[in-house]
Amino acid sequence: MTAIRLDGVSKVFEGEHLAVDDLSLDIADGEFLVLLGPSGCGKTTLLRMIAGLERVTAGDVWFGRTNGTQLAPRDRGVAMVFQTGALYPNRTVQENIMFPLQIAGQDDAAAGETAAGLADILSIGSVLDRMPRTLSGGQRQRVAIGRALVRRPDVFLLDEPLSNLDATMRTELRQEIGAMTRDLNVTTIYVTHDQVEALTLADRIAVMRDGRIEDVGTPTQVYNDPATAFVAGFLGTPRINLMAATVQVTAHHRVALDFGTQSIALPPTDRRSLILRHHDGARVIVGARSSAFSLVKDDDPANQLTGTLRAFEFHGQQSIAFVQCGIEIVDPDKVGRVVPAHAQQAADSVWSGPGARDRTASFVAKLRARFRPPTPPPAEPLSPPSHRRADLVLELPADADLPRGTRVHLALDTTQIHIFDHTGHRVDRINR
Ligand SMILES: Nc1ncnc2c1ncn2[C@@H]1O[C@H](COP(=O)(O)OP(=O)(O)OP(=O)(O)O)[C@@H](O)[C@H]1O
Repeated sequence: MTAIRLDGVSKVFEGEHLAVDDLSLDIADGEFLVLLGPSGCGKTTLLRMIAGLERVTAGDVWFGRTNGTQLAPRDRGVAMVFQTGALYPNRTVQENIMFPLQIAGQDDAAAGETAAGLADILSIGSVLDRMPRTLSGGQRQRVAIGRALVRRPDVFLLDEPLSNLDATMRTELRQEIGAMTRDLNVTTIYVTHDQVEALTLADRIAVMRDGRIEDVGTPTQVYNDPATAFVAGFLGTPRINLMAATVQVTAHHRVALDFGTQSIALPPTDRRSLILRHHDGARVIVGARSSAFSLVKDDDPANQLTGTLRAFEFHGQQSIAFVQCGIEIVDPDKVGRVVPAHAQQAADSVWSGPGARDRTASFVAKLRARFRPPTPPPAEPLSPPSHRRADLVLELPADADLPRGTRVHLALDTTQIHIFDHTGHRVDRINR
């Protein structure tokens, strides 16, 4: 068990590729932290820097009170499990799990007993004498986890350990990993791009994009109160509806959100009106999950949007409807993205020699200044590629069964909406 502090950690790969960008984060002793983000956002690189398998270009990695930035992997008290746990092919399951104990000088009998006990917890007690090639993918991952945990590491790192397993096995092993790490109270960092794994396993989730953390909080915090439009779009199925709108302040300081051809009003009791009434005319993005909408009758006084049902999908428990309302829908992957993650220009040689560490720190700063402007971009309307006229996606009861082309009236529950500025950052956050 140990706390971890990442202090301004950056990684620049040769070729000026800024993979992790000045990232700071505290992970508490015994916490289960999930690093969540799309492919290529720097999750694995960050994990490998914590493990000591990748050199840090700038910044520090602390284990408790020890600055571990320069420590060799074996001196960090960490154990890591990869996508496909690499096992020793010529050793049995038991021999694989007990091997780290033997290396540490424990006698064979005691090491074998510990390994067998751990194998029982991991539900592989019945295959102790089998060779890795005869195991299923799920069993192999269990052996890899057993071998990583057998020496009781201070820090347990897992890099997409379930990605090669089928759905049933994934759910089963996911629950076991959650239970086991909590029983052992080991500080755990778990990398995934699967939001279900993140939401179900994490004490806290750090959502990464382009080498940075966009939001960090408990699963309910990042889901219900996302910091950015990207985070809102990354979590939740169906994806949140992000609608381009203009703030309109009407008589008596009432605030409405104008979607072009239609608009909705915030009730005067909504505390966010107090913030938005100072932003008359501002372009914003309104985020509403599919569950924030409900079908209403034409004459219902609720805040209404009207559209045409374009498609209707039966999903078992509920149905998903696609409704054309003539509203501009914003793509969460594009909004707020200021930087190409890949800065493909020739690097001067800053990788070795005396003083390399200081030079690389200032090199990272220069690189960032070049690709991430220090001041936010001017308050322009949303850039065209990030939005287009598309459908609103909403959930309906499974038996709703409406014919295509039906004119529908949708009430929008404004207590469930989030409002972002044109760069994708929340403007209506009261506090977290
Ligand atoms: N050894 C390397 N040399 C150059 N670039 C690298 C190297 N390793 C990773 N990268 C790049 O750094 C960026 C971050 O990669 P990383 O593997 O950390 O992302 P990730 O979020 O873990 O993605 P995935 O989920 O696909 O594994 C990517 O653009 C990747 O191509």
